[in-house]
Amino acid sequence: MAGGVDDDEYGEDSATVDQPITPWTISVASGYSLMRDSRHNKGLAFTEKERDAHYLRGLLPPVVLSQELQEKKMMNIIRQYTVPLHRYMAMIDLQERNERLFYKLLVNNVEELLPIVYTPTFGEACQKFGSIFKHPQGLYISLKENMTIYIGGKILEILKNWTERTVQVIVVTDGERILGLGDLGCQGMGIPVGKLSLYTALGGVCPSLCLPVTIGVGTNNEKLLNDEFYMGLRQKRATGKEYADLLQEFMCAIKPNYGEKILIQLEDFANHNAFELLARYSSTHLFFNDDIQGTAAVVLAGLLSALRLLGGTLADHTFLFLGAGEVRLGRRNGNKGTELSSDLIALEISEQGLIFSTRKESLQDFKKPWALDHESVTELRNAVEAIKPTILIGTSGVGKQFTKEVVEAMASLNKTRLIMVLSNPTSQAGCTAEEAYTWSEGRAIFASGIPFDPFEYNGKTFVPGQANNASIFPGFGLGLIMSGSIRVRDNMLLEVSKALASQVTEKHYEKGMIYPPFKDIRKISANIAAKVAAKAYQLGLASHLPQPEDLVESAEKCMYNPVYRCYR
Ligand SMILES: NC(=O)C1=CN([C@@H]2O[C@H](COP(=O)(O)OP(=O)(O)OC[C@H]3O[C@@H](n4cnc5c(N)ncnc54)[C@H](OP(=O)(O)O)[C@@H]3O)[C@@H](O)[C@H]2O)C=CC1
Ligand SMILES: CC(=O)C(=O)O
Ligand SMILES: [Mg+2]
Repeated sequence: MAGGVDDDEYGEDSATVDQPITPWTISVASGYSLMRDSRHNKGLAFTEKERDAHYLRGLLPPVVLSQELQEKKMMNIIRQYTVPLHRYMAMIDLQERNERLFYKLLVNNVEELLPIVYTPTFGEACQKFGSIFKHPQGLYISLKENMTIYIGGKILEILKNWTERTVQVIVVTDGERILGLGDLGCQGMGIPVGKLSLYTALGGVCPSLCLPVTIGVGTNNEKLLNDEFYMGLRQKRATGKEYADLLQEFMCAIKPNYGEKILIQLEDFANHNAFELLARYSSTHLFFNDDIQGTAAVVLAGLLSALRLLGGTLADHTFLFLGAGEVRLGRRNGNKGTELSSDLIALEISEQGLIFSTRKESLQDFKKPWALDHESVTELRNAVEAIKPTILIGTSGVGKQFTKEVVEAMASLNKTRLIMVLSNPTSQAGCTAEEAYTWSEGRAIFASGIPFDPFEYNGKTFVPGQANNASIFPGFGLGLIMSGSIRVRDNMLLEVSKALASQVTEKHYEKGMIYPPFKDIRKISANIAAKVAAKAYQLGLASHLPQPEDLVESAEKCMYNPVYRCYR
């Protein structure tokens, strides 16, 4: 629903031309301060009446523009920048100046702007965060001085400094594994900010309900430690008890501030912490690790959908993963007993991983079940030749590992093969779309974490699908929020995979796509949200009662609509 609907659950969008509202809630904003308030600013779209009523006369040139014309003008400006990072900075400026116009642009031009505000460009923004930082866009909670300052609810106090009292979703990172770019310390803030802008644009969650957080525990990135402009703690990463205590304090402060149903999404933690935190907090909080659970759901959706082109069932296929981290190992949320206890993908198939048992002794515990008795191979190409996978998935976070030889080996049996390169950003992708289609002589079905343009090979245009958790988490979160769910369960993720796969049509398959395009994402998110909510009601985890009759309609209705409100 690119245009959104006329009203929403939070009352944010309930105004119409006939029923204006006041542009403030707590303090009165008027005149210059109204124009500096990004949540309420309309720029040249303030009407004559609003200019009179809110002391704006003289602060704006005479013309009154419609929001549509403002959108057209901004898109023209953004398109003039040829460097993606400059486009990113223009978008962030807009977000800080006029939030509704920012989201209008993003909702209506999602395929064009997603690569800017999201992957790959937001990765580059994190790398250069020190020089592009202008305003804090979220909360920094850092291990300053020593832990004692946190005792007695210091983090609780920090949370109260945030501009909004009501928050429904927090995306938090500790900056240790930012995309495939490694440890970026507190510069990882670009990730929660970007992810939350997708919560709003793609999933319709009101921006005022979203809180980006970066936990600062230091960095092991020597370059940053030696950079005089680095903004984070200038120390090596805290580990062990010191790290765990800070996280515990943070988790304990959240519910007293925002209530039981606050959704906490972990993003880009290194896997040695990510799995442990998921196991620890998924039974006490509404807790979701996007890299582990969201990505597993998006991969499974792609696999289910790809069967239409590959044939057979999942169990008929042989999978080879390069990389055995968060993405590869899928979901594990510690809900033992009532829940499924193995990798999400393995719920559908009987799978053995390719972590050789010769390495078993040195493996982290959670990887051991996936060790396979196989003679050790050191080259991916040799592994492809030995295992003969029908599906090859790259999740190592290291770029260009799917070489010509690897792709040719995949395609050598003259059959359709699926190649997924999940690692982000572009520099870390296993191969490009062009390489996959050319080297496989058009036999590869290709999907990637970052967007690639369509590619013509032998007279046929192939459109790569984007295998990115962004197709999942905004709708997933919306479903949890709209149902008032108090916990995340694995079978919610299974529902989501099926819901996403079901959105792929014959027209998409004809172009080689195994994911639906992002231009339809709000509709897709509403469907995903409805499935998640239905599961939450079925499992007795939903607290917003009674259950709406039509959950898709309900999801669409509570989506944030970025059209301007009229002020009385
Ligand atoms: N498309 C999407 O939606 C998503 C994409 N990603 C991307 O996936 C990538 C990996 O993320 P994640 O799984 O969280 O990272 P992890 O660090 O958890 O896992 C990386 C894995 O790759 C292995 N590895 C590292 N270097 C090599 C190498 N040279 N050859 C083979 N294997 C190697 C590591 O080995 P070892 O086991 O020895 O440590 C580890 O198992 C990142 O680029 C990230 O951006 C992440 C989430 C979502
Ligand atoms: C997409 C994403 O979450 C990642 O690359 O980490
Ligand atoms: Mg991530």
